[in-house]
Amino acid sequence: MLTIDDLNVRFDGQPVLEDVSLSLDEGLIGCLIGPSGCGKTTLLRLVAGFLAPDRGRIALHGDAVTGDRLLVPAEQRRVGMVFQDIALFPHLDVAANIGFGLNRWTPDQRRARVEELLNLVGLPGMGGRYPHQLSGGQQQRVALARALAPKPRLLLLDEPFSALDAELREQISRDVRAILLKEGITALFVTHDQNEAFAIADRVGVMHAGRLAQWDTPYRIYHRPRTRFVADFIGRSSFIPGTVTTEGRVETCLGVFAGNLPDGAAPGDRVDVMIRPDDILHNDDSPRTARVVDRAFRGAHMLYTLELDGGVRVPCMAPSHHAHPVGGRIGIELEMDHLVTFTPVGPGTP
Ligand SMILES: Nc1ncnc2c1ncn2[C@@H]1O[C@H](COP(=O)(O)OP(=O)(O)OP(=O)(O)O)[C@@H](O)[C@H]1O
Repeated sequence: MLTIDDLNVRFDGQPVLEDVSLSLDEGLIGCLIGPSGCGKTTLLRLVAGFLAPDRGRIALHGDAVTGDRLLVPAEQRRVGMVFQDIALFPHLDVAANIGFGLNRWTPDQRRARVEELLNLVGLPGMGGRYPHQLSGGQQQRVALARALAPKPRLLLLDEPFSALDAELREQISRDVRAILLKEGITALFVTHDQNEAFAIADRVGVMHAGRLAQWDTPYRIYHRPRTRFVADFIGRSSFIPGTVTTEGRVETCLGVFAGNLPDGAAPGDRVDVMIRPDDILHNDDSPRTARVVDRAFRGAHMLYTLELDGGVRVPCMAPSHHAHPVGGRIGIELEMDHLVTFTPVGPGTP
């Protein structure tokens, strides 16, 4: 289990991480996602022990590794790392690469562990090959096997698949999830790719300007974003204006809905209601219509941009065999399981 408590880091006087806290239970996979420069790698480096925070604590399986005047050296943390640049030893074969960190094991133990890992990562019989004789995906599997070999308490992975093409990335992220679950490894990833985060993680952390905006299940990150930033950053969303009714519901141009309101919202207050492309259903029989202003073919689906009466634009995902032209009107209905609202952003609000 990984526990991070109130971490703060400054570089050259500038805050880079502020009040970051999270916990990841044993055997779970966490994933940090956020815009470039938001502090993801810095957080990983703190957990690895390459960096000391200005304030805050980190514990691994209940043992403090970073805290008040405590900094357990990286090599004593039993934390494995996999980086974007794979950095296998080119002059060592695959078996020697995987067994590299096992110098305290007997030769028999080492051979057995390497064999076990070659099978686990789907490269049986390839121990005698050299890195240049492997594909990018295979090299990444060897890097993973090498990091797993000494049975780390925690595995950190910094954009491990970003050099691979999109199709391979999706496949390997699913495989890696299966491998980590099989080994019972607790892991923390960094990625730019939200599909990858959703494919691999039990918990997703969305970071924004040095803060952890939300640490939650992938489902809640998508359907219950806690801040407007998370709503904007994850998936596609748009916002329609609404007004809080006396019954504590929200009246919009698409109907009246019940759900979570911003703290302190009172009847008559304006709110913004988050709309996801899957919240708006195309229905030819619906009396409510919207004008198609754009459409993008997505294979099985067509992603429409629709303009509602009043000029607000919303996304709508519909089966692609309903090909409605730009400029035409289509029937729509709103099917929202979760009403997510935010206080409207006024002029001058950051
Ligand atoms: N050693 C350092 N000295 C000074 N500033 C640093 C140092 N390392 C990182 N930074 C700054 O800290 C901020 C966070 O960097 P970090 O690498 O953690 O971001 P990131 O979210 O991983 O970004 P990316 O997605 O681009 O890799 C950035 O503004 C970066 O310029």
